[in-house]
Amino acid sequence: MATAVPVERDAVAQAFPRPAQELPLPGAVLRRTATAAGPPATAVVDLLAAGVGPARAAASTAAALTAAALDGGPYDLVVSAGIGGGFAPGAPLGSLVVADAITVADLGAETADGFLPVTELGFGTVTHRPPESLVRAVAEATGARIGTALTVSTVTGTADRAAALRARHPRALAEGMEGFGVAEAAAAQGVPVLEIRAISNPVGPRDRAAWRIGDALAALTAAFGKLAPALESWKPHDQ
Ligand SMILES: O=C(O)c1cccc(C(=O)CC[C@H]2O[C@@H](n3cnc4c(=O)[nH]cnc43)[C@H](O)[C@@H]2O)c1
Repeated sequence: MATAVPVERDAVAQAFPRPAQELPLPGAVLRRTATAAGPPATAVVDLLAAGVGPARAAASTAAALTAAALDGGPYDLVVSAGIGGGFAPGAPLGSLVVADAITVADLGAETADGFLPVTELGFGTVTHRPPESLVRAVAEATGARIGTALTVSTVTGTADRAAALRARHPRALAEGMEGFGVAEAAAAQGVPVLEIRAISNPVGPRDRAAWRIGDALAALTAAFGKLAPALESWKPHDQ
């Protein structure tokens, strides 16, 4: 489970009552815990404060994935989780979004005719798709709304930018800064990925007074409390 900052990691950790063990890695520190159910359903859960932004999140997630694989216990799933901006009216403050598409919104080239995604320049990828069955199970368990989660390197701060993103990505519900980086790291090692965002602020004109970070962190804790059974029962071949 990769969040950006420790306060998000700790909000997720509250949903896992077992004490966490700290595991330092080169470039990252894991907190290892487990789901509450007893054996055989218990699942090991590694929590990682992976850093802010797609590059740092990708680097930390790659370190954790590589360490797990070399240790003989590769991950079945990587989850990118945190607070995020919400596109109105689909994703109001305090709501939860689970991504069926994790899309990088600003990786490409600006041209006189508008933005060209990197795929139209002939390389890379701009979208990762989480397993459909898992997205549905998480939405059913938590009440999360299903849609595209955009990853940006610059937080949207104007109505014009929000409108441009909405025009290019009509299914966008959430905006964050890490999901695509985490997904790239997971995809490089063939591991499925999920992104869950609790909405702390609207995507649009900058208004720090409108942030509801406490409510979003509480929504994150509540979501992870409800989705442990969905994660435990999901098998990678259910995709
Ligand atoms: O200074 C601002 O106007 C501003 C507005 C929203 C978020 C920030 C951050 O520095 C938080 C970045 C952090 O939180 C996630 N996050 C939360 N809301 C958003 C958003 O609207 N757009 C993108 N990222 C958001 C993000 O994943 C980072 O981890 C500053």
